[in-house]
Amino acid sequence: MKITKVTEDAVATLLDDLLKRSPNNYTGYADKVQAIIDDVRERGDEALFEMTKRFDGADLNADNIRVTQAEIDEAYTLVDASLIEVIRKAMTNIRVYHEKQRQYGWFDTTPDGTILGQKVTPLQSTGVYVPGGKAAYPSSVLMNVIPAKVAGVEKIVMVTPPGKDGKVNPGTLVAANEAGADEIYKVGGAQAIAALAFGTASVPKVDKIVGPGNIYVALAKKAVYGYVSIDSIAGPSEILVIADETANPRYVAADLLSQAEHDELASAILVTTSEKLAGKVQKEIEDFTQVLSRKAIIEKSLENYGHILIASSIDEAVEIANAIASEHLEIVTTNPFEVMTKIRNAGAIFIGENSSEPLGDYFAGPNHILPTNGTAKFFSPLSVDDFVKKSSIIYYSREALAAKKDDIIQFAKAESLTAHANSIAVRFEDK
Ligand SMILES: NC(=O)c1ccc[n+]([C@@H]2O[C@H](COP(=O)([O-])OP(=O)(O)OC[C@H]3O[C@@H](n4cnc5c(N)ncnc54)[C@H](O)[C@@H]3O)[C@@H](O)[C@H]2O)c1
Ligand SMILES: N[C@H](CO)Cc1c[nH]c[nH+]1
Repeated sequence: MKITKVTEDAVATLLDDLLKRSPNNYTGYADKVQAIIDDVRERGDEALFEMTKRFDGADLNADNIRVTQAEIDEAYTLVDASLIEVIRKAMTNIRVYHEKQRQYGWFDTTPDGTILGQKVTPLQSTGVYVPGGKAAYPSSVLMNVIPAKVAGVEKIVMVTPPGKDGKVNPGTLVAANEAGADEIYKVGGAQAIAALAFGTASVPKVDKIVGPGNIYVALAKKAVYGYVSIDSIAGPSEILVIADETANPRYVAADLLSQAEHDELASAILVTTSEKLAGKVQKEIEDFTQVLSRKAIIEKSLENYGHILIASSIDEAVEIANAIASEHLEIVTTNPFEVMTKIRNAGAIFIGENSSEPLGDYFAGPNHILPTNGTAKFFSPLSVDDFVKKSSIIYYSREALAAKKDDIIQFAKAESLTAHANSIAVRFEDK
């Protein structure tokens, strides 16, 4: 990994570099994704089957695209009982955390006879995307489905790519069954997003699509936004570590690599005030990479989007972190809680040397579906909020309306909207 001293130019180049990974900059891919979406919209299932053959190597048809109960039962025989226990423990933590996000309706009444309030209603149907190209993600099943369940979504439709054998990873199926997905379809990529957005003979249209995925998935979600709602752009993974001389270089290196292994487009950045630490982390990364199973992906991702920056102070490191707005941010300094208070932009913040990023990926409870590519400046982690909508409630008694009628009529006339004014006035005509 390159080591660079922080200068204005170095940071500008790095930001430019990182933005190359943004779905906004992938015009070549965007055209391809749009063609996939148009094809699914036009030819429905036929297009899904063809693309699943082309991109995933699996033969699908109307009889096998939906996962059956028999396949789920079979998955339970293939997954270690101890892993099922771990999945259940993680589910408990994720549920408890998301229960705290629940929002309830409220009503305010006043003595003059008005009631104002907000009604919270779960979405009727949601599509959840669970990635499955370069790795299997049972943990992303839990992170997608549990908040939807907590919110009370009626129908949760899960999509995930099949393997060449036309089957879904058994761990993914077990997690889906445990978490309570209602329907599961073996389709991935942009074609799966298009199917959920427009519906096909086999895959139902939903109201909202959530979940992470590779660049094809991220671009497809962006393209169908407006036909359906989406959560955020949760694309290729990212980590940024702020560390001072007290950090353990082996831990820092291991955590950076944990995200680099996701994807050639993943990014891993260390911003440190210590040149000594920078050199040690660089060496640890080289050593670890040689023995890690996803060496090829890691090398590509670090070559393109791996950086070690030397900052002159922790405040400068914080400034850089806020500008990058990383999906995951680790703070490994002498005063990590103080540093945390200065962070504006990050999907999830991990504090202190024991809070390694994979703790959040699997187990702690907060959602691991997080905004990427600088979108943490305006997007939030997936949460129960994503699965509800709100309606305003208004009630006025005759007396309350009488007291306000002249104000409302004046306002309506000022907008030259006489029908508006009339709808108030008509209620007070002399009989
Ligand atoms: N931000 C988050 O919260 C978060 C969480 C988990 C995973 N992730 C990211 O999700 C991604 C998972 O990626 P993945 O590839 O393993 O699985 P994926 O399911 O996202 O993508 C696989 C699908 O991509 C499509 N595809 C692949 N090559 C294609 C091509 N040349 N043309 C058209 N379509 C093509 C295929 O349809 C395939 O089924 C990674 O980038 C990982 O970092 C992000
Ligand atoms: N790190 C990913 C979010 O970018 C989530 C994940 C799932 N499994 C392992 N990690």
